[in-house]
Amino acid sequence: MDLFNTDPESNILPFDGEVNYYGPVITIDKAQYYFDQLLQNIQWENDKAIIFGKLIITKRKVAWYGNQPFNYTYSKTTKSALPWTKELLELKDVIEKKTGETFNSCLLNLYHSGNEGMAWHSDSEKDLKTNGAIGSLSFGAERKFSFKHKATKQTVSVLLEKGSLLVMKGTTQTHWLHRLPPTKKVNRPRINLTFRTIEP
Ligand SMILES: O=C(O)CCC(=O)C(=O)O
Ligand SMILES: [Fe+2]
Repeated sequence: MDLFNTDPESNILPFDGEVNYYGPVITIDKAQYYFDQLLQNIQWENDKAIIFGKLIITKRKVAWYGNQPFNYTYSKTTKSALPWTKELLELKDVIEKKTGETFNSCLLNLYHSGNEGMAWHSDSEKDLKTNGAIGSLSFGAERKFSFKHKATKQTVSVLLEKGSLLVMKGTTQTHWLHRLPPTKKVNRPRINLTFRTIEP
């Protein structure tokens, strides 16, 4: 397990997809500034999901922003995108320049501590651009992020540092699941932004 591979040219997946870890792309001071701004200015809401027919309200908070009031449906619940904030537009610009990709929406997650995580899933909702890049920016507590191949069950993990950028693209979502495992080692909050392309 290579937790510190920060060569954006190198693919951390062995096959069937492409994931590039850029390491920190925002300075420590700016990362702290954005963490504070996002914590205050984002319209955070508890996530609702219908799992095995039961409505679950997660401890993790989420928000959904975009170029237009796109509807985004996941786990059978729908949210309408809010207009970009100043900070989100600045961050979108940073990662568009770094990656050469464009994004029109962003799903944000607030994990209050290591007790909160996200279960194995792939981001393949029907309105997401097929094989479109997803740019993931992390602030606050550092957390491990893992991939698992759907057929071979092989896993790959990476440590998401504060201010870091991870990009998933190509056939990654078709062949790999990913998750943010809960951990007892972290008791501070983390904010994650995943910039995406919606094709309504
Ligand atoms: O928190 C993370 O790093 C990942 C979040 C994620 O996978 C998602 O929002 O789809
Ligand atoms: Fe995801």
